[in-house]
Amino acid sequence: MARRPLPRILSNRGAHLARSRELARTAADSATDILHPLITIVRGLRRLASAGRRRVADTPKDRRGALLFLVASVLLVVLLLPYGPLLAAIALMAAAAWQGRDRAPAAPKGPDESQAQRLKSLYDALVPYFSSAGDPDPLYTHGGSWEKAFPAYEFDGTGRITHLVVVYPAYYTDGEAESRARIEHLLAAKSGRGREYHFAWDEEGNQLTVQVLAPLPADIAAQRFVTSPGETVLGFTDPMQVHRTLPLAHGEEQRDVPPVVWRTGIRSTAPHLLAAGQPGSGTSTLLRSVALQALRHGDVVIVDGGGTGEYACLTGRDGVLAVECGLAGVLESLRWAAHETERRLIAANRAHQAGDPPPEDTKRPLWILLDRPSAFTHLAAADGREDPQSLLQIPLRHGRPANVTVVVADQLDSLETLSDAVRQHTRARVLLGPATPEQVTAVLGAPPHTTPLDHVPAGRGYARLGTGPVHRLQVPATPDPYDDTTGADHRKAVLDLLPARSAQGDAQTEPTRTAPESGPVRRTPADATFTDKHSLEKKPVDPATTDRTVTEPYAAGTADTADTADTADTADTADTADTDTAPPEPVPVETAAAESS
Ligand SMILES: Nc1ncnc2c1ncn2[C@@H]1O[C@H](COP(=O)(O)OP(=O)(O)OP(=O)(O)O)[C@@H](O)[C@H]1O
Repeated sequence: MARRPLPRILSNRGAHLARSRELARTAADSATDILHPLITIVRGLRRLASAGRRRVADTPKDRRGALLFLVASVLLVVLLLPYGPLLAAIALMAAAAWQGRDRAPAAPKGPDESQAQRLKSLYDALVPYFSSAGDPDPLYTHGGSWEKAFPAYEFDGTGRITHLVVVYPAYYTDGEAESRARIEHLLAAKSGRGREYHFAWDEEGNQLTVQVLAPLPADIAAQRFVTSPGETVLGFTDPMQVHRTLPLAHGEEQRDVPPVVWRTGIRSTAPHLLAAGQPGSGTSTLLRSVALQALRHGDVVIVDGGGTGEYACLTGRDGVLAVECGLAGVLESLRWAAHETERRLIAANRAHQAGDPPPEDTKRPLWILLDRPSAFTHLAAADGREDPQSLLQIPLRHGRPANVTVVVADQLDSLETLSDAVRQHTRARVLLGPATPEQVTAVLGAPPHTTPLDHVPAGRGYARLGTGPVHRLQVPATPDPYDDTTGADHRKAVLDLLPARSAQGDAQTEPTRTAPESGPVRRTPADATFTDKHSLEKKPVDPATTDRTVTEPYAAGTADTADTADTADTADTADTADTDTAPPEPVPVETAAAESS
């Protein structure tokens, strides 16, 4: 039966309510303006009445009769006088108006002396940038006044600027990144270092709005986020660009925080992620957070190039297919992942050609998480073996229609060792830790609209999904529960999220922290259960089959191309086309690496 659309009032309830609320507020404001004199008089009458009551109460009982007599006499005289009642009413109203006047001290107009001094010094600092010799009516001149240049400003309790609107001449080159960066740097320095500023350039109105940003909450622990399958919370951001909020538990409290949600899977426009950062900036923590979320609906293969056993807590858990920290195991697992991607593509393609829905065993998301794969690239080169990154080509290029997601984390100064495929196909980007604006631009493909800080808490940085805006990001605290320095609350939060130990995992020994050279420590895809569960053939794939499987669904110009899962199931065809061509953004990362080294 066809579904009937909801009545508009129900489907659009939020907007409707907001409009009604706005109308009511406007009506109330207008009514208050019109009735203001009446309100003042009524307030004054109330004050006079209560003063009278107080007077009566304060008068000793034996003298109240005399007081009453005096009042009654005055009233009588007033009544007898010509125009007495009229004059008395006018006098009463005047007294009430006087008593009812607003006695709150008026807010001081304009800034105080120190604030004015701050604005003046900001103005003076901007003069060299915003003035031109040929300007007949300059807004900025040496010794000029700041009032016209700064139409709006706010200060905090310590006298530092929290909000400022700067008007600048139309000839200023506000479309050029360097010109903007110059002004932003200057304003941030003059308004107080150690805070983050958001800059909004209104090129049409020749106005720049500077806003001080509150620090992002750095104390949110890992937890079960309220998301749909295919959504991963990378962290939390400002409410300015993200209008959705997630209800989060914070100790006993509940609070709503705007998240950065990354969508993966068949319809994703940024199906793979690259996270970069200085050592200790929190990229492994981000990967652990992603893994815990991925395990709710999918399977995970982890490659740990850090060699410190930071993922040992995941070993042997349901859905964790492998935690590899040795070159041999890494190669085997990634080879399997490549074959599994191909198998899924073939199975889905056959189903499409037969007019069937995709088989169930192609739908469960498979995640390949690699922490510092560059470590294995060096090892493989020294050992004369295949670079593990070359095995990522197929999952990266064809992973999206096969529900295979790749997440790579590496240090800023190792980014140049990442393969072209990794750089081209990881369109979701995260940069954690301190970084220059150039590094942010190189990794994310766009500059941040905020001033990067020199000192940031672990897990703080920026995120950009495809060609979207750059978000400030704070990753939820998801520490290694086996680390002795982890606090009890955070350890419990992570342990609570770990899936149960699988039967095979129980049979394994306790995890040990192993250097990359020491070989695989956990289950590998070659294990029997693993093979049965995922119908993986252990024998190497026939090259002829491999060729066919890779080219079949993607071969340009073949008759089958139009039938592929990709074109049939994917809304974003531009992104689909990208599987064989380099996407325009984010940009390569050599510059970032060069900067940091
Ligand atoms: N989001 C976060 N919230 C709180 N603490 C964090 C966060 N991210 C990281 N940390 C802490 O910072 C430290 C370093 O984190 P992590 O190991 O994830 O960094 P890394 O970038 O992987 O460093 P390395 O490359 O040296 O391993 C750890 O003690 C970790 O608990």
